[in-house]
Amino acid sequence: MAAGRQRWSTQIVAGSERSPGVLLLRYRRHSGGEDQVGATFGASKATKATAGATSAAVKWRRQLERGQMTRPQSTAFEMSNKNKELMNDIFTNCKLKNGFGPSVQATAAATSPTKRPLSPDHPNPALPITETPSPAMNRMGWALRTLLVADNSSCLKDRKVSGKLIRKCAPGTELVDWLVNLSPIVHTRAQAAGMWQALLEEGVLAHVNKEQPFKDKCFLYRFRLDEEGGTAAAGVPQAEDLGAANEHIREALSALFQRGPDATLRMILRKPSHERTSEELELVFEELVHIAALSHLSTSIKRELSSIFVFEAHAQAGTICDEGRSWYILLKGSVDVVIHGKGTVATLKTGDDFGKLALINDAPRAATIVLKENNCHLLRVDKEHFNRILRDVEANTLRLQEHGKDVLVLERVAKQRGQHSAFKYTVMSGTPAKMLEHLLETRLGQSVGGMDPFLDDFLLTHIVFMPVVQLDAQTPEDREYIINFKKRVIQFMQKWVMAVRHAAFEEPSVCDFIEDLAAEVEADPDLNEETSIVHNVLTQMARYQEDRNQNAGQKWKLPPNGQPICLFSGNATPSKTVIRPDDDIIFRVYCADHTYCTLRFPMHTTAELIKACAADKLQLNRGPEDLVLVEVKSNGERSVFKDNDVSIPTGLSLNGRLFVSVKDHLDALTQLQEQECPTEGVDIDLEILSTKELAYHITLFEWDLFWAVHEYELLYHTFGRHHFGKITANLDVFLRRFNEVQYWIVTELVSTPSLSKRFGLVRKFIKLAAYCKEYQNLNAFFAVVMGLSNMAVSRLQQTWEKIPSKFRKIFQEFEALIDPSRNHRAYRVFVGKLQPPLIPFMPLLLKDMTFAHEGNKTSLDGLVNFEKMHMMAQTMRTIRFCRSRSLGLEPPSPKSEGEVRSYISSFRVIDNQRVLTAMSQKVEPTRKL
Ligand SMILES: Nc1ncnc2c1ncn2[C@@H]1O[C@@H]2COP(=O)(O)O[C@H]2[C@H]1O
Repeated sequence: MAAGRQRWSTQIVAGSERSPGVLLLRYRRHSGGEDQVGATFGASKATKATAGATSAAVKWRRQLERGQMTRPQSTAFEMSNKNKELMNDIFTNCKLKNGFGPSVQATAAATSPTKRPLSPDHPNPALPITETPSPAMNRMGWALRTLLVADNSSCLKDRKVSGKLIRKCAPGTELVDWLVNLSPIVHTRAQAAGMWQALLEEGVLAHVNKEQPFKDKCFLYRFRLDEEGGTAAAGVPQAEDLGAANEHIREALSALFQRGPDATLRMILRKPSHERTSEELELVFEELVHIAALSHLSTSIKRELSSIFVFEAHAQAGTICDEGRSWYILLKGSVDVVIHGKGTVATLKTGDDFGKLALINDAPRAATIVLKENNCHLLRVDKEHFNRILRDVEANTLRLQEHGKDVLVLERVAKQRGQHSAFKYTVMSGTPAKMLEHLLETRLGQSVGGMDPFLDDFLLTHIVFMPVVQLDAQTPEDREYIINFKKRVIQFMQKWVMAVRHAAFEEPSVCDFIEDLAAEVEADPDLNEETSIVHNVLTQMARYQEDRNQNAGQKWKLPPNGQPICLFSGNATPSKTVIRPDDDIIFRVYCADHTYCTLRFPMHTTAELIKACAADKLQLNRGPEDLVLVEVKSNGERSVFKDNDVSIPTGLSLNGRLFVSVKDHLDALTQLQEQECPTEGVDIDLEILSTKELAYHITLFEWDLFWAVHEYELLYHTFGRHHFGKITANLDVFLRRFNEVQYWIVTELVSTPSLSKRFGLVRKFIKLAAYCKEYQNLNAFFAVVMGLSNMAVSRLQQTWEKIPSKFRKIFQEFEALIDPSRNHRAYRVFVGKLQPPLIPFMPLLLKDMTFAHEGNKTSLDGLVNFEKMHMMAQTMRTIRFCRSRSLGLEPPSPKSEGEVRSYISSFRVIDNQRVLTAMSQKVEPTRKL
C-alpha cells in the first residue's frame, strides 16, 4: 500500500464524475465540525399529544374555568427573609443541576454522544421523573406545605412507624381530604390524587419508603423539604410566609389541577401491565387517540397498546436511546438523529416516532437517537410486543429526512415465504448516498443464505444513478466503529463481486482500493476473520486481470454480408470470448457513390471519430459539423448515429452498411446491390445435415454468445448507445444472431424452388424448433418459429398443404407459445417453470427493460426512483438465473459435426422483407381464383 495514502477514514464514493458507471469506495479523513443541527423530521406529523391535552385534563380544565377559586385564610403576607433564602437556594440549585441550555448540550451530544445508561426496563412510578423539581413545582409544593403546617388540625404530623419517627408525614387519604376541602375546583378524590402525584413525580413529595406512587390510601407521604437533610424550618410558619403561600396558592392549585391528569396517566404508564386497572387502561386509550403517529392504527390495536406502552422520562439532554430494541413516540421534548461522520441529520419533535426501521428489518439502528432537551418524555413499545401487535400493521410508508429534505423513502412489503415475519421495509427512492449508507449500515449479511434483494438491485443498477455518492461515516477516533465499518465494507465488496463479477474490476481505482483493503486486513488482527473473504476477492481480481492481459487487443471483423461478427483470426466459434471495449474491430464505411474505406478502431470509439476518419479517408473535404454517420439498411431505411454513440459497427442491422454522408444529402443515400442479395455464406444441402445436430450446435454457439453478454449491457442498451459511453457489443452480437437465425429460415425456404424440397425443409425447421425447445434454447426456438411464421413463408400454401397434420399441430402449439398477446403470457408461464441452464428470448427481456425505462422516471423529486431500478434489476437477474448452471447437453451422435459447425456459424441471409416476399412469390406464385 502506498505510503501516505489516506484510508479507513470517512468517504465512500459511488461513481465518479469521470466514469459515472463505476462504484468506487474510498475513504478520507473526517474533518469534523460540519454537523448541522435543526432540520426537522416529519413536519407533517403535527400532534395533539402534548402534555395537558388529555380528554380528562380538558374536562377538568372546563370545571376549573367554571369554578370560583377562594383564597383560603389570610392574604397579603410577605415571604420571610429566611424563606426567601430558602427559595433562592432551591432555584439556584435547580439552575445549576439543569446545566446548559439544550442546544449546547445537544450539539455536544451530536459531536460526541455520551453513553448514559439506557432506559430502564421497568420504570418505577414511585420515583420522580426529573432529577430535581422544577422551580415552579418547588414553589407550589412550598405553598401547599406552608398552608398545611400552618393548619393546627393538619394531617401533616410527626408519626412513629415501626418504631421509627418520621417527621411531618401524612397518609394519602388525608392529604386528599385536605385538598378537596381546600379548593372548590377539586371535585373528586381522583383529581386531588392526580395533583399530589404531579408533585410526587417531580420529587416535591414522596412516599416515606419510596415504594408507592401517590395513592388515595393510608400510605404515608411527606414533603422533600421534611426529609432527612431537607431544609425546611421546623415549627409554625411565620406570618409573612403564610401570606406569601396564600398569595401563591390560587395559581398553584390551578397549575396542579392542570397537571394532575397527565401525572396520573404517566403513573399508569410506568406501572407493569398487569397492575393497570380497566379504568386506567381506558384513560390511556383516550390519550392514544390523540397521538398522530398512531392515527392509522385500529381501535383494537390501540386498546392492546394501552396495556403495553411504557412511559419513559429522561432528565438529561445527551442521553442516547436504546440500541434497537424498541419503538418510540416522542411525547414531550425533541431528539436529534445523529449519524456517524455526518452529525445531526434531523431533529424529531413531539408526536414523531422512531425506531421501527430496526425492528421491522431486524437491523441495527440506522441512526443514533440523542435527546436534545432535558426532561424528554417518550412512549415505548418493546420489540416482542411490537412484533406481536404492530409489525404487520405498521404504516406503509416511512420517510427519512436529513436537514429537512427526504433522503430515503421506504415502503412496507410482504416478505417471501420462510422468513419469520410477514413484512419488511424496502427502498422506494432515495439519494444515492443515503441508499448506500442504508445498505452498509443495515442491509449487509441480513438475508439468510443469499443476497439482500435491495443490495442486489443496488449493485446491478448503481451505474444509472447520479455520478457521485458520498457517505461520511465515522470519526477516526472511534476504533470500534471503524472496525465494524471495515467489516461491512469487506462484506459489501464480496457481494459486489458476486453480483457483477468482472465488471467490479474494470476501474483501476477499484483494483487499487481492493489491494489497499487486503493490506489493511492483513495488518489488523481485529480483521482476521475477514482475511478469507478478501483473499477470495483478490483471487478473482487476479484471474480477471490475467484473462484481460492474455486476450488484450483482440481484433474482430464485421463481415460485409450479415455474417456473425467474428474474431479476425478466422476462428468462427467465439468459444466464450468476450468482446472488450479496447478490442479492435475492422469494418467498412461507404459514401454516397458506394466507394468505401476499411477502418480499424477500438469498440468504444465514438461515431464522431469514425465519421471524421472515414471522411478523411474518403476525401469528403467537409467539416465534421456538415457530416453524419448513418446506417443504410438493406431496405433503404436510414438511421443516423449521434456523435457520442459507441459500439457502432456491432450495432448495425444484419445487412446494414455504414455510410458517411453530408447532412443535406442524406436522401441521396441508396443501399448497395449486395445488401439485398448477399452471396457469401456456406452453400450446403441442408437436407443431409442431422436436425438434432444442427439444434445442438446452434445451442452451443448461442450459449457462448449469451454467456459473453454482461447484465450491464442491458442497461447500456436501454438508455441508449451514448448514455454511458460503454459498449454493448456482446449484446449486439447476440441480438444479431436472433435476426440471423430468423431470416436464415426465411431465406432458405424462399430460395428453394423445388416444392418437395421446400416441404421437407419446413418439416426440418419444425423439428429444429422442437429440438431447440428441448435444449431450452428459447432464443433460437423463437427465431425459428418466427421465421416460419414470416409472411413470405406462411403464404407458401402449396408447401404447407403438404405438411402432415401431426407437424402442423406441433407448429400451432409453437405459434401459441410465441403469441405476443397479454405481454407474452404463454411464453412467460412456460419459461417460469424451467430450470437453468437456458437461453431466454432476449428481445422480450429488452422490451421489459424499455418498458420499465420509458414508463418510469429515473429521478423523483430529486431522489433516485429505486422502484424503477428494482424493475430493471429483476430483468437483469433473469439473465443471471438462466446462466446459473453451466450447459451440459448430451451431444447427439456425430454425423457431420465439422460441416454443421461451420454451417451454423455463418448463415446466408437476406433481411429485406420486400425481396423475401418477391422471392416467395416467385417460388409459389399466388394462385388465381
Ligand atoms: N435521516 C435519517 N436516517 C436514519 N434514521 C432516521 C433518519 N431520520 C429519522 N430516523 C429515525 O431514526 C431511527 C433510528 O432507529 P431505526 O433505524 O429503527 O429507525 C430510524 C428512523 O426512525
